[in-house]
Amino acid sequence: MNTEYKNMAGRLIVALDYPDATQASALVEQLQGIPCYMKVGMQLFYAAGPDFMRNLKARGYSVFLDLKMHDIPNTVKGGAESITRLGVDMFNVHAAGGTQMMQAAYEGMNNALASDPSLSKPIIIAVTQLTSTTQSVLNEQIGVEGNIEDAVVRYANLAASAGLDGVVASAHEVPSIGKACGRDFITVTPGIRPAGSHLGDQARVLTPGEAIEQGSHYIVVGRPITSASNPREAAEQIIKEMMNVE
Ligand SMILES: O=c1ccn([C@@H]2O[C@H](COP(=O)(O)O)[C@@H](O)[C@H]2O)c(=O)[nH]1
Repeated sequence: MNTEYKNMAGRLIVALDYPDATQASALVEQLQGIPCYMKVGMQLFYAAGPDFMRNLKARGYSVFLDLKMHDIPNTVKGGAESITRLGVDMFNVHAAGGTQMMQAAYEGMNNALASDPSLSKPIIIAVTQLTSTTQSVLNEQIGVEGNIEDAVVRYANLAASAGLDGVVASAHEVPSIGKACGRDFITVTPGIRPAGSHLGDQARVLTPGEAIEQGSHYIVVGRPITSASNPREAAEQIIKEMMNVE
């Protein structure tokens, strides 16, 4: 396996959005040997829980636990402590919870790290505006005025000032986030659709190659892989497209 392939595959986060461990494990089997990140979201975590996370870690995967915590600071602190104890590599909170809540996540993580030196520090990121949110939904339903990109950058600045490592945003907003928070501030971008694939409920979308071109550190891909007739081929095609970016 050459280094460029390994590096690019490590920037692909596969969303295991399945109702149970059996179906998720079947996909993991099909992708065996591809050194991608695996993402466990609410659907799978609520069904298969910590055991499934440990199983992924035992198989050698980097794991992103995508539970998007948004609660009072004390509760998020406790949640972050428990999540860190699972040994995950990345987890997230909603930036809309505010600075104190994001700092509480950091504190919870530090409590876990202090109590168990075998744990490594996970990346903590904040969700800015969901990639399914359109400009009109933001203004007319959520009640946030102004441009969606400005709202995303505002949240990114808030996350950076709270000491978090990065944000979840659409790849469209990555250059502006980089300008505001620095290029090392991690951008994790869902809303990725290979050319010609169904958008589904995603609104702010780019292709894998376009997202890498924009400077995304990680891209998140679910259905274009999980619903493909050959998921392994779909994942390999995405990595190839990522590698072809100059
Ligand atoms: O703004 C966000 C935050 C998280 N997600 C998650 O990413 C995947 C995307 O799945 P697709 O099937 O490729 O649409 C999914 O798990 C979401 O919960 C997001 O899409 N947007």
